[in-house]
Amino acid sequence: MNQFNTVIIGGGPAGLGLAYPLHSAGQKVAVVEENKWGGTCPNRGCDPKKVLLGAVEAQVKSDQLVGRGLNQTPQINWPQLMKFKQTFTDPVSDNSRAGLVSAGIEVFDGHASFVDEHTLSVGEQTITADRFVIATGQRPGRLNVPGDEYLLTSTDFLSLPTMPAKIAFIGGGYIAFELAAIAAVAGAEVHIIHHNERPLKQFAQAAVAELMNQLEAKGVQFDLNVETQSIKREADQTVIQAPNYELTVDQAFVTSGRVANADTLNLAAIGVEADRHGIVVNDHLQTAQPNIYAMGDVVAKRIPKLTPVSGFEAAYLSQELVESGAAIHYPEIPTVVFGMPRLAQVGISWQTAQEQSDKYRSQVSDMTNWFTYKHLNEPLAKAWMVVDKQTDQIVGATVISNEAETLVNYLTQIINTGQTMKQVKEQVFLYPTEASDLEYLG
Ligand SMILES: Cc1cc2nc3c(=O)[nH]c(=O)nc-3n(C[C@H](O)[C@H](O)[C@H](O)COP(=O)(O)OP(=O)(O)OC[C@H]3O[C@@H](n4cnc5c(N)ncnc54)[C@H](O)[C@@H]3O)c2cc1C
Ligand SMILES: NC(=O)c1ccc[n+]([C@@H]2O[C@H](COP(=O)([O-])OP(=O)(O)OC[C@H]3O[C@@H](n4cnc5c(N)ncnc54)[C@H](O)[C@@H]3O)[C@@H](O)[C@H]2O)c1
Repeated sequence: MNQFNTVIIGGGPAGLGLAYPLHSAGQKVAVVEENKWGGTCPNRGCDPKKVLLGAVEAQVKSDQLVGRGLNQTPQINWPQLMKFKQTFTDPVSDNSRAGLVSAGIEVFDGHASFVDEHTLSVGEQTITADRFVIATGQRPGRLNVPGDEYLLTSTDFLSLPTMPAKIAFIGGGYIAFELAAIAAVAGAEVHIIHHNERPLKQFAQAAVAELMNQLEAKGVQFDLNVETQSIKREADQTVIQAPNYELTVDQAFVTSGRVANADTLNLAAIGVEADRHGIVVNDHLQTAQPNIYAMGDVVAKRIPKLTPVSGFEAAYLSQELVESGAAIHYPEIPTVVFGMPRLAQVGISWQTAQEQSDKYRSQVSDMTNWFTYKHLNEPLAKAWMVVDKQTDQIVGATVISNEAETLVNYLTQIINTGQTMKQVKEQVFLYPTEASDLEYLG
């Protein structure tokens, strides 16, 4: 009964993205999920965060126009916003599972663990398959210091019934910056505690400094070079302790990175290798065990671990597992911190452009006073562009503004299609929009 062509472990964006096309190609497919069907992004990641951010963004944008056509700043009603968020998150798991079942894809609820390279145990059940695809994603990492158990996670933040008066995030990455922006605008006193001087180290340093200034103006405090050593819970408050540092807050959240769900699969039994970044695969997403593949966040890779990357890998494997073909080739992957404002980047980094100035031309444009941004009274809009000197092609960009992701989406397409600045200038875009500014960049 429980014999399949392909069994996918993990019912997130990667797993679901592969299950349907393999089933359509005539394979007998099963998906195993131990938690909420749909995975991190729609249940406890991108989507709930974006719903909360929607109200926050509306508040900030209104605030910018108070005295310029608006009379007052609307206030965030957190319990009401949380209820609105639940209208998105509550149906996800049942709907995702039901979608698979109605398509004729077998589903198993429970924790999957390998018995051997063709056998999986899921609770009391045993499943055998020709091939397995591991798509188990990541979970919040821990600090592993005394009192670590008192720290909440991003999952807890996204379901907070009320916004605490004072909170801290330990670890200054994507999640801390995004959730801090939400919490600060919702009225909390917010600290981001980071262990060195470079939060958001994947992004251009100058741009991160600008984002930090903007968040500081919204009340976020950055406590840098703080190496947390212990946590205490006293009188309903959390005390964070480090050398020469102590902070008492109502709630503290660990945001110091995410850990691949590779260590719970009994990989040792099947000779599949994993390092601290996740499961090691070749350029066909195949592990050291030829019939076992991995995709999505659980994979050890240098590119950002994002929902569209999981989708891209699922689409690749849906071809690869039906008819063996070419190695996976990723396009330029854009990435964004949905803070207030947003910080987005794509392609060759600003840092690389500075180091290789013989090869790249770099240009900073302060767009704050450009009409696109000024008519909304935005506090800051800036673009750092990188152009290949020899070809005149745009090869990299970092943008900060309330709409940075829009410009970076256009620039991603421009970079991936190898357009030159001249070709960009030859196109006609709608005015006044972010796109109509493209001709002035680079
Ligand atoms: C707070 C937050 C905000 C984010 N915001 C964004 C964003 O704005 N944009 C973006 O692109 N990305 C964002 N991400 C990242 C995005 O959520 C992930 O890249 C995406 O969900 C990865 O998909 P996946 O299918 O690889 O893994 P997941 O979505 O994590 O799915 C893996 C599934 O496998 C299950 N599983 C794990 N182990 C087992 C096991 N042994 N047996 C059975 N099932 C198992 C898990 O329960 C999970 O459901 C965010 C993440 C977080 C945490
Ligand atoms: N907008 C988006 O696309 C988005 C949003 C949220 C999350 N994500 C995904 O989730 C992943 C995880 O996000 P994240 O923010 O948890 O991790 P991250 O890796 O982006 O940031 C964690 C930060 O914590 C720091 N840190 C580590 N240990 C620490 C300690 N003991 N004390 C203080 N600081 C410490 C690290 O130096 C790092 O800068 C991202 O890399 C991304 O793939 C994406």
